[in-house]
Amino acid sequence: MDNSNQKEPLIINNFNSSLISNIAVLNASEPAVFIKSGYKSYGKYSVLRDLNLNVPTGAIYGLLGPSGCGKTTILRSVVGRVNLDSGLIKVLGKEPGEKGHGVPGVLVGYMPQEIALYNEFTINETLVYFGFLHNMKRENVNRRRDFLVEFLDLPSKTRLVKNLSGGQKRRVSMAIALLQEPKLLILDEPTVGVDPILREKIWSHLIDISKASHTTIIITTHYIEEARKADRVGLIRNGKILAENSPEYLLQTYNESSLENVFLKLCIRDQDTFVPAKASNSLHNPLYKSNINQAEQHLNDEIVQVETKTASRTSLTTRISKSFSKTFRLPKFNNFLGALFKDSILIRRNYGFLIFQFLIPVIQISLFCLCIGREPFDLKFGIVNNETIYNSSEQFGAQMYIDELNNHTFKKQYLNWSEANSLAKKGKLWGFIDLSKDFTRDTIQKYNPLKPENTSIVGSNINVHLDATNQQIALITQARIAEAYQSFLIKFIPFLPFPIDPKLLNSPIVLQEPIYGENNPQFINFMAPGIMATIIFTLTIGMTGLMFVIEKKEGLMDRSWVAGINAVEVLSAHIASKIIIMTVQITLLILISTLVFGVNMKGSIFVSALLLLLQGFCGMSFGLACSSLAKDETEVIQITIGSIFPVMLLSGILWPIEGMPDWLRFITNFSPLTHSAEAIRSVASRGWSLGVTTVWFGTITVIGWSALFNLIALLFFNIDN
Ligand SMILES: Nc1ncnc2c1ncn2[C@@H]1O[C@H](COP(=O)(O)OP(=O)(O)OP(=O)(O)O)[C@@H](O)[C@H]1O
Repeated sequence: MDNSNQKEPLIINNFNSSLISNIAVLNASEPAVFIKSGYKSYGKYSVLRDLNLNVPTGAIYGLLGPSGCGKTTILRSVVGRVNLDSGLIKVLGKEPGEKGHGVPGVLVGYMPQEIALYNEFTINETLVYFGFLHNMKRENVNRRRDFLVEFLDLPSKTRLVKNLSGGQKRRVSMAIALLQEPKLLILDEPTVGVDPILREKIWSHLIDISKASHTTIIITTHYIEEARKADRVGLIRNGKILAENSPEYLLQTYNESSLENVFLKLCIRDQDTFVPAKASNSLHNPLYKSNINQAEQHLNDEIVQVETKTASRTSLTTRISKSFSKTFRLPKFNNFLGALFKDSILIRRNYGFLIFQFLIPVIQISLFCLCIGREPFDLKFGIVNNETIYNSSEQFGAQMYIDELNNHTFKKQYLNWSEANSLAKKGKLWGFIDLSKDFTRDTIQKYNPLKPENTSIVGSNINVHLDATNQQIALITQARIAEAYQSFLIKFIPFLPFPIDPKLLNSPIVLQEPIYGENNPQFINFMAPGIMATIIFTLTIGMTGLMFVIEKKEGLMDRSWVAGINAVEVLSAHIASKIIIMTVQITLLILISTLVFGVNMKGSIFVSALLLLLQGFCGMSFGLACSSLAKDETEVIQITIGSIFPVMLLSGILWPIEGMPDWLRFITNFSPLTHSAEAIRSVASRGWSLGVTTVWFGTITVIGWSALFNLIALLFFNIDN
């Protein structure tokens, strides 16, 4: 870049006689903002087309045009929130977002069109938050706050934003933009909802700061006539500048008394014949031309160099790599503190949210332990005892067996065969057993070592007729019926008319002390660790995803981004502020499941808690990634609901992975809960420590997943625009 004429002064506006005293003596070689051949499309819709914009340093520049013509898009590209598809853009000497540049950051004050304020903050807290992001000393923030509250006619600094009127909110929004006395001020419709007296005051302040401290101001307004106070206006239509000059010059040239009429004339001309944007600047005014030409001349070298670069659309990979280079700077402590300050206020002001956050895991784990894994009982079951028909003292065996059937499991109903069959068919019984009229006699014969050959012992059978539609109930029923027979035999043997060693009747299968777990394994011990991981994972997704998407939707995130914060700082503060909430949630989950419901915790409670904490971070990262991809709460909820159930199913939380087809087992490796849930289960049920492969591998995978989700979030927060 040729710097030889950098010190040469340039008076940019010789025509604005009423404002001549307000116009800064500008450095001709350094326009504050220039855009050359800027193109921007949203999908197929082209918003900016060959846009050329030149904002001299220290000038007030009014960007005028109808709704939807691309004004906000231009402002957002100036503050670094929109990447042009192609074209050259320089703001305060560098490309927005370039490493080490203060745009976005302290050099730019941005007032977006939407209110973009934290409703739960007071006016003071709002300014303190942005003070943190601009690394301002607290005395400085207080000094500016007192000035701005007075100047913008704001109510008490302790008033909550949510209790302010629409106009007051817009003025707080403007106070944020003015807070750090930036070099460049970007104001998108700052005077909407402001009364005429205050509007006058705001304009005179803008003129003052542009004059006194060479602040460059770009302003959009719907009140076209108020733009007469600007040093330079750009009339824009359909993403193109129709004319760019001082208001007086445009009025004189087009021989009109109002800018509105000038704009109309230009629009008609634009419709009739295509007039390139630059044509309006060459409207034969030699003085203006000479001033502006100096600035443009200086840019030409640079533009020529970049034109080859910008001739075609910037490729997606270039945009992604740009996004990464913007994102990956060392985190700044002041930004982290600012985000922490914001999060802690939001938590403090939302007691309902806190109670909800603690109540939900308590309810979920309690419901899980009460509803899942418990043995079914009071099952309506029919008993058909044909032996009773004879009512003989030798026919006691059937009743003896029936008495051994667990009264907790079965609600017995004595019926005849056809009644039992009919009730079972109507779904009023889970099944029935029928015992023959010869049950005692045939059972004796069954165990008689000297029984004659061809003796029929069919009558010793217990015939079971089940409604086997419910697998768990059918399995439990079968198991209890078999158990009852074992205990029946022990009682029946003394009544046999021949000696028999009872040990011979024992099952040869002997369950030794299990290596891990109990001989009577509880399903709850299998599921509880995975359920705890799922609860913490889903809670943190919701907590993070919804919070950030709302911030994004309401323009709060954009605003903080423009103030210089990045995703790493936002997320680390979010984690720091939520770690206490997560710790309480995890403590509640572990205490309730183990102490109240007796879920196994054989290994270290701290390792389990650590794994659950990591699962929480993973959920936060996933939530952040969701909010970077989603446009609003509905989309976040859709992504969350759409992903949680498959993740749960694929993670072997509801049913062992060993039951899945081989190809699906492989896929389970790619679910963020699979290995961490197995690790927690191994700690809780087997007592394993972090040194065992399953546990450390689970720990590493959950960290890996968190890193991946964060990467997605970092990328999409930067390129979503
Ligand atoms: N993220 C986006 N995705 C798709 N289209 C968008 C997006 N942002 C803006 N647009 C479209 O781009 C066009 C220009 O929008 P922009 O907000 O820049 O206009 P504007 O001149 O500021 O309008 P207004 O004065 O009403 O604020 C509009 O048609 C708008 O619908």
